[in-house]
Amino acid sequence: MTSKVTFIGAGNMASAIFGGMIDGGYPADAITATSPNDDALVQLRDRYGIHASSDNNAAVAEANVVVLAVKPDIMRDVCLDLRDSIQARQPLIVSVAAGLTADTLDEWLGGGLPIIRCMPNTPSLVGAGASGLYANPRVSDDQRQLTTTLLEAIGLVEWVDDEALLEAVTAISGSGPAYFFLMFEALIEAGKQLGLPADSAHRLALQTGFGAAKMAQQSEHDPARLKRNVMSPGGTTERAIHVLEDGGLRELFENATQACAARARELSEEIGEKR
Ligand SMILES: NC(=O)C1=CN([C@@H]2O[C@H](COP(=O)(O)OP(=O)(O)OC[C@H]3O[C@@H](n4cnc5c(N)ncnc54)[C@H](OP(=O)(O)O)[C@@H]3O)[C@@H](O)[C@H]2O)C=CC1
Ligand SMILES: O=C(O)[C@@H]1CCC=N1
Repeated sequence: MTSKVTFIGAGNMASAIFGGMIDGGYPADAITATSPNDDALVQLRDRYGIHASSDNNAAVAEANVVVLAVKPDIMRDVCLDLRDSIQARQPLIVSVAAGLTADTLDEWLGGGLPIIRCMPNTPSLVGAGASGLYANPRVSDDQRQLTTTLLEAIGLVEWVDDEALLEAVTAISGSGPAYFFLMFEALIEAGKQLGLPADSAHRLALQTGFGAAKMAQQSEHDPARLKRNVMSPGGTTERAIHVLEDGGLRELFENATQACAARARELSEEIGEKR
């Protein structure tokens, strides 16, 4: 039987997930999403053909899976309001909110629930996302499998056994798209400085990033070997790579990801203190 999935909040992340599910053949009739905004409700019905409601409690009444997809700062109020309905139903809870631990969500929802935390990223909006997932001990193997299937609709899924590792996932893939966008900005600017028209530099830089990622995914060789393959001895790439290595690019990435993971921990603690 198809699981009924309800999304609380129908913004960027939620619409990426249910949009991907529908594109992958999941029946729209088994999906409900909620929004406080009347125009958004009309759009959800017209564009996706899913059920739409402004009543969070009514929307979870028959759900097997409830995806919490509102911003972290309003999550506490949303969960407290849903507590009785969730306890009556005991569905699988999947949260995409950054920084809120499974224990915190469980406490707000009344306790004893199977909870999966997910850290997605924005390329999910184009079906090329990467999500890190953690399940608390109450989640069954079937629920893990179901969640893998749902989230594979928007890209790659990686499970972690230790919830704290979601901070590392945030540092690599959650925030990671921004590192590559920065690299594109820098390459485009460099191309312009070397005399290329801006639109040519833009197209060449983006296609090169796309091609390198696609090649690395499809190749039997690791990125270090693929890099060496581009570096003809005494050639042009070797010069450029030496400049990047001597300039400390590896250390910069190490420091940046450490700072990111530390901030993820801090945010989690800040939210915890406000409880
Ligand atoms: N953006 C990113 O890169 C990432 C985001 N996330 C997480 O995803 C979650 C959602 O983020 P995102 O999709 O970007 O945010 P959005 O603002 O796009 O979506 C949140 C939605 O929740 C709706 N909403 C507000 N109040 C309620 C309510 N009481 N009941 C139901 N819906 C409500 C909002 O409606 P309205 O706008 O009308 O108020 C809005 O459409 C966040 O918790 C964030 O931490 C996780 C990883 C990466
Ligand atoms: O920057 C942030 O805090 C969020 C979490 C991951 C991506 N964006």
